[in-house]
Amino acid sequence: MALETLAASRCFDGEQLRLRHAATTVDCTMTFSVFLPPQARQGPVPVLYWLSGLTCTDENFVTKAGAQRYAAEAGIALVAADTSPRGDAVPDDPEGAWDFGLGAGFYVNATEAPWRDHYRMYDYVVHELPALVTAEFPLRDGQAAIAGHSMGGHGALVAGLRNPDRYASISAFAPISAPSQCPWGRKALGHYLGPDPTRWRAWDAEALLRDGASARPLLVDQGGADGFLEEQLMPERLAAACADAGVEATLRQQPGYDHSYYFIASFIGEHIAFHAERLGAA
Ligand SMILES: N[C@@H](CCC(=O)N[C@@H](CSC=O)C(=O)NCC(=O)O)C(=O)O
Repeated sequence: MALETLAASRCFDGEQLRLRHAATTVDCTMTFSVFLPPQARQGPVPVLYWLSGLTCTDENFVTKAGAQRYAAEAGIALVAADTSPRGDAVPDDPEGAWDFGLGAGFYVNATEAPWRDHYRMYDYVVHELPALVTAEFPLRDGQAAIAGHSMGGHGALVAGLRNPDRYASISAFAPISAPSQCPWGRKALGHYLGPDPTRWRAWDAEALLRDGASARPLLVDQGGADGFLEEQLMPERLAAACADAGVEATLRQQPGYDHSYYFIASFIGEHIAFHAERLGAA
């Protein structure tokens, strides 16, 4: 299947696209979204990759975050990925739970059966999708940043910490900061990577920082009224790991904000400005 355009709409004088393709890393058909700012009509622009959280598709960010206005002003393209492989052949949580399987790929490369055939979301979002969009759209090669929310915040932190050469900057909203330590992460990493926690370290932001990963400029916002804060997100572990590793990071708590896209919409402009400065955007 070639790249197929499912939808195209003018948006803030740019273009919001939804596309579908046959993805090789995850061995299934994948859907993703691209926003091209008006500046892309004049030539290649930098790009911000967005990774969403549990239960999301590429559409949650596109329809709820209100990011296009800021991306159009900054001259940055947005690429929003899906959160897992999809299709009838892709195994799901046996109990149909929403925190694992479909919609919950955790942006890792699974090593265990039956997950390893499709659940290779790290390779998909770090390698395959960027290669595809850079070939198909006016994006500046080598000028990329990455951001995400919750499970996608974990994905952005891990992708960014593992690939300082690929991403100029990293940001996250309410990321799962230490997946090896929380119920969502333990369940997912245990299934995708097997029960040995030492094999989870390469997929855990706190552990990567403690193991010496070189960091890029980092901005994290955490809502103070987030119902998942203490049990699942553990921002204090990220803060301690950054401090102990001597990594400069802007880690903010925003009082009164919950885990929703209302929180993301409230601060996405600041995140895009943060990335625009590091990307040297228009
Ligand atoms: N369906 C669940 C709630 C799931 C949820 O809150 N998902 C978040 C991400 S959580 C961490 O990765 C999300 O972004 N949801 C989509 C949205 O548009 O808000 C439940 O029933 O509790």
